[in-house]
Amino acid sequence: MNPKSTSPLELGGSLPVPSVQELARSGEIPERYLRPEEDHASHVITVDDLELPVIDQVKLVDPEFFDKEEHSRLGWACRECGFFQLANHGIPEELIEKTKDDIMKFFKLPKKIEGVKQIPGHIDGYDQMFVHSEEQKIDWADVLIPNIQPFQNRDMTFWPTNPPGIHLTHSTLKIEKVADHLYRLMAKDLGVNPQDMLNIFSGQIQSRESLSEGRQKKSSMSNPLVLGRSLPVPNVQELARSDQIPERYLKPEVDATSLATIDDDELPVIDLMKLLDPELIDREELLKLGSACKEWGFFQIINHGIPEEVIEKTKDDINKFFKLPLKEKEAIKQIPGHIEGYGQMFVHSEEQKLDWADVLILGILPSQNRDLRFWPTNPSTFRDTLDTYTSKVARVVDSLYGLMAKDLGVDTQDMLKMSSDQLQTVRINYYPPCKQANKVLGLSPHSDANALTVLLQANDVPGLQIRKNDKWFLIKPKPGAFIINVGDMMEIITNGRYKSIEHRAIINMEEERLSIATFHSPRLDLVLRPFPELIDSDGELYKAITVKEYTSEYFAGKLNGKNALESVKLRK
Ligand SMILES: O=C(O)CCC(=O)C(=O)O
Ligand SMILES: [Fe+2]
Repeated sequence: MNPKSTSPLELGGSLPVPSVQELARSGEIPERYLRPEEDHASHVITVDDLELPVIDQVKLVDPEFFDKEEHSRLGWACRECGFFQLANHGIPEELIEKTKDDIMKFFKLPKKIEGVKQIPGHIDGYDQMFVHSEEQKIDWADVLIPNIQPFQNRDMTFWPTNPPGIHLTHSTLKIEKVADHLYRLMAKDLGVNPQDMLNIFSGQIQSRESLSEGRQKKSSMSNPLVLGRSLPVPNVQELARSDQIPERYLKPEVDATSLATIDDDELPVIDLMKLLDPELIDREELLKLGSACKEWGFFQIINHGIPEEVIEKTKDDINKFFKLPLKEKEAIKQIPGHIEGYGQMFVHSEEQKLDWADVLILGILPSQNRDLRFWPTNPSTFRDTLDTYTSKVARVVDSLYGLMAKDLGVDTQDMLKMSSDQLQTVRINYYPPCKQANKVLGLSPHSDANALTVLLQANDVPGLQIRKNDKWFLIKPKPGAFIINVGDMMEIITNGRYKSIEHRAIINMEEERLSIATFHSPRLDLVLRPFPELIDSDGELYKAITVKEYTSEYFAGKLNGKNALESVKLRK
């Protein structure tokens, strides 16, 4: 066993046994499976549905329906039965059906053993568990045990490739989110601090060499990053060492100093605990979230449940990566025709003005989009840290989708379709200091193409500006808060109720600045069109377009305000 392993499955080992599915065809039942001592017929009372408690999750997580009694019932079920059923859990039916369907298909395959069969000493894979001697009685079943979380434990050799794109990644992410809710609720019931409870289950960050690249299945069908390309540009961190600033970076029209300031508290701050914690459930807070999306398109979230250690480790590893010598960073440089990796985006001509920044772009979800060639291995914890961070962020985003559906009065299931095969990518921005800070821009004015962005400043230097009432405002995030912004796709599906706001990044004269933006969008083939509930007498304000088409158009342009969004507006 690898001493640094985080995989519980490496703690087990099980002797190989015959395939029970094959045995069942023969009609012969080998002695090893017969259990005369177990009397199957008598002593069994059927617990019908009524007796096994059914807990209604909506009554526990929805501010409108919160029911104290249901909460006590959950505690009672854990104490008295140790088992319960969970209804209204918010996992889209479509996703459950797809998962079941994929699993059924896998077990119908004639040659499923090939490729995914357990190997001696491991329990990952297709076979059985808990078999330690040749005499032992064994169970009448075959099992498939793929390792799921943390990501580095996934040994893709044991993940079926038939049916293709088996839906385990997304369904297990949703299940994790349900588990998070339950931990929170159980903490309340037990009278312990919910954050302490979440910390226990938040997954330790440990290092282990990840999957070997060759084993990864890549899929262009679900990867937004293959839709873009960008010309190579000089490394800005290196340029910043000299006092000369090449003409291509100077933007005389930018006077980054002429800006209005925004008071720290003016940008809405949403307390997620007040929306996710049944005891603190607060209708006002939901209204605040709604008005933040409508009036600002930007807000901060606090009490989001992502442990501080996870955030600190993320910042730390990012800072360490950018401190490496150029040669080491360039090992994961973008390759021509791709935007994944270390480089820049949106550069399409040699004349184009450039942004004063280097970026690292990575695909995160679905996990087959992870191209590990571009994932740093230095610092050695980088991959694990990013995996932990992004999976927690994906869960927060999922909760936000649910809350937004409630605020908008649209069908929660429709909204959740947005996240059922969610694409997640990150862009880590490194903005070196610049002697002529007010003549350059770190990131040109743009709105984000995707549905929701979670932004974290990875050091304490401010630089994000948003455009409101034709003025630029500097944002100073609260410590421990995330900045969330509505992207173009969210504006489209809400028929313009929620606003995707222009923003940019400015440069500091003395200090570098780092940020990590995590982008979330629906799967590529989803058609973006306004929710029917939000179409009033003015009709649909945006034309229907697939995520893939929108992303391709966005990547093909220069970053230029809200140009891409303007092109799909039906009324200008
Ligand atoms: O660095 C920032 O604060 C902004 C980043 C951003 O807007 C982006 O990456 O899309
Ligand atoms: Fe952005």
